[in-house]
Amino acid sequence: MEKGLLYPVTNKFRQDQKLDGLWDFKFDPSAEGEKKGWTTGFGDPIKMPVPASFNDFFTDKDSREYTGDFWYAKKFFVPDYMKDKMIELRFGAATHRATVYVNGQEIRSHEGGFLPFTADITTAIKLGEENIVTLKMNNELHRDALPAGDTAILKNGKKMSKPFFDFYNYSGLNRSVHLMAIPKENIYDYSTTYDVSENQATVHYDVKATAGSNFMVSLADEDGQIVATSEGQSGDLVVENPTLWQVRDAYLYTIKFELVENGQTVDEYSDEIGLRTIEVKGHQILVNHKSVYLRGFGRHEDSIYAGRAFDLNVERRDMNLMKWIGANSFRSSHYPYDEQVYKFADREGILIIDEVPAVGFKMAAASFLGGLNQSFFDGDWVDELYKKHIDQVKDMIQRDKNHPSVLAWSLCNEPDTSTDSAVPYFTKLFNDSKELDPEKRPRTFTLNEDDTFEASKCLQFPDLYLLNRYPGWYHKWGYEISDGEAGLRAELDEWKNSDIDKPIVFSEYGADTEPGLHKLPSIMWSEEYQIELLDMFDRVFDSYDFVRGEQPWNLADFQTVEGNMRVNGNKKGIFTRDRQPKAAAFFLKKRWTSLPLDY
Ligand SMILES: CCCN1C[C@@H](O)[C@H](O)[C@@H](C(=O)O)C1
Repeated sequence: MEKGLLYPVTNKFRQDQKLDGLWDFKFDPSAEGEKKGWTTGFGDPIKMPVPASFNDFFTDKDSREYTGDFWYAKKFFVPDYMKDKMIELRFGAATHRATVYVNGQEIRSHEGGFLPFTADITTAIKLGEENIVTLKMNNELHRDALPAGDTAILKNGKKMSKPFFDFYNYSGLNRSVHLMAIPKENIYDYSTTYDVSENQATVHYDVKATAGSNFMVSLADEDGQIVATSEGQSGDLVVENPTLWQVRDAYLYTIKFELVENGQTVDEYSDEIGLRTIEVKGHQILVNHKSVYLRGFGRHEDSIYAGRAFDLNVERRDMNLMKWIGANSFRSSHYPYDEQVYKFADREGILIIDEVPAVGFKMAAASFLGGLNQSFFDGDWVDELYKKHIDQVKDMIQRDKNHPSVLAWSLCNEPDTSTDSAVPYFTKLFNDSKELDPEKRPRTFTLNEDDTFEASKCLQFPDLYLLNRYPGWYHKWGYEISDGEAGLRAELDEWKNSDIDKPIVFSEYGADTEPGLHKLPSIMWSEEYQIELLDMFDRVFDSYDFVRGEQPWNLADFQTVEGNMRVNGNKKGIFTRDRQPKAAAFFLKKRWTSLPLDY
């Protein structure tokens, strides 16, 4: 678990410099980079954009599909005036694992390709001179790592990723790298919880520093007016007549922490927060004590050219598409997204189900994936897997806990929950994650088609249920969709007649749709069929009051592995991969903009 994951800022005491741009890049198929001295740089490099996945830049298949070790290198300068600071490098995402060297000195390693980590390089850098950072990275998939998969060795000796999941194994430095100069005694974490009412809100804060416990704390409104102050390592900021953070009507205050030593401020950290509460009560999801009906999407960080890289332009477009269509939420399927996505959602009043990359923990649902034909949790890899799983749950919550947009934590996507061996795994996971979020937001995981009300042995764990259901596509498809509807209703009747008293959100449903394919009457893959399927699901949702959300799969088309069930990727998008609407977008817009917020 990382000690602190505060987002980098520049202020009187801190400096943040992004090292984005072209880095030196080189494949290392024989894994001999260290032996060849690449820790201090290497010759004949490929100039590689950062942040970006390396895959789609190449014109040859061996490079696009490359699996194994690869290296990045970048020279950087640290001016003399930083001599009294702690110098750190912060990597937003190195997918899937990395070892960091500075001037040839090994600094640290990190496992997990969707969460940040920092490297303290204070003793490795040369002040007033040029330095070099190199990373040895690796993108192999394994059953004891997140996301789960295998790495095959082909007869020609080349390695090949075999994901147990349906998104392309885009790899590289997918998010920005920051060079940070911060005080040697510094603020490294904070958390907030809230009590809100019509005319008063209280922010309960807790702040952590490497030394000292003397803090000045203030809260300012959007006009910069101080509305509350406090002091000490923990305390309350009471706001009279607050403007609460509401769904699709956001308001952000700025909280500021000052670390004070001998009457002098020695460090400062400010962040934007939203005054709101999240609760699950019976079948209801409540924001500020008011029921909310989720409408939105499963998404992917995915776009042409840069693959899984965070792209501010794409995110701006996606947020506008979600506002246009009347969405109020999304799931960060199937991994935590770049922090800037959560900042966008904070500002737009959009709720996020934040998901850790625990995906592929079951016989892959789609036959073209290289999944397993046994219970995933019977494997001899489970102990090692669990260590990485809980570590990434801790880092996800540590990183994202202060965002008002975060509604819930998805601790797994479609795990195998219908076998006895799943129960001890999830018992431990839910026990070990219980205290991680100061706000105690709901924890959940998505339930696959096989993990029905009848079959799943793990329904006791989630605080709300996320159902992934594909009648009309993976079964009972085409003209048989009426049987699909009947089956869906039969399952929901079981939920209805049970004593389960928790909300159900449909977190996946949909149909692959080729944009521009029209057929009257409809046929699968046509835009008409996608609407027919969505309309069927909406009829069912509207028949059960404990269905408290609908998030069709997916916001946009996205890249997957090659396969006889994929036409250059997954086409279940409501929008195309270049973010243009299919007919279904107008169908959903009509439905979602006519629903009241708390429908
Ligand atoms: C049936 C498996 C659930 N779901 C996972 C998601 O990652 C896939 O893209 C989606 C699909 O196959 O379209 C199915």
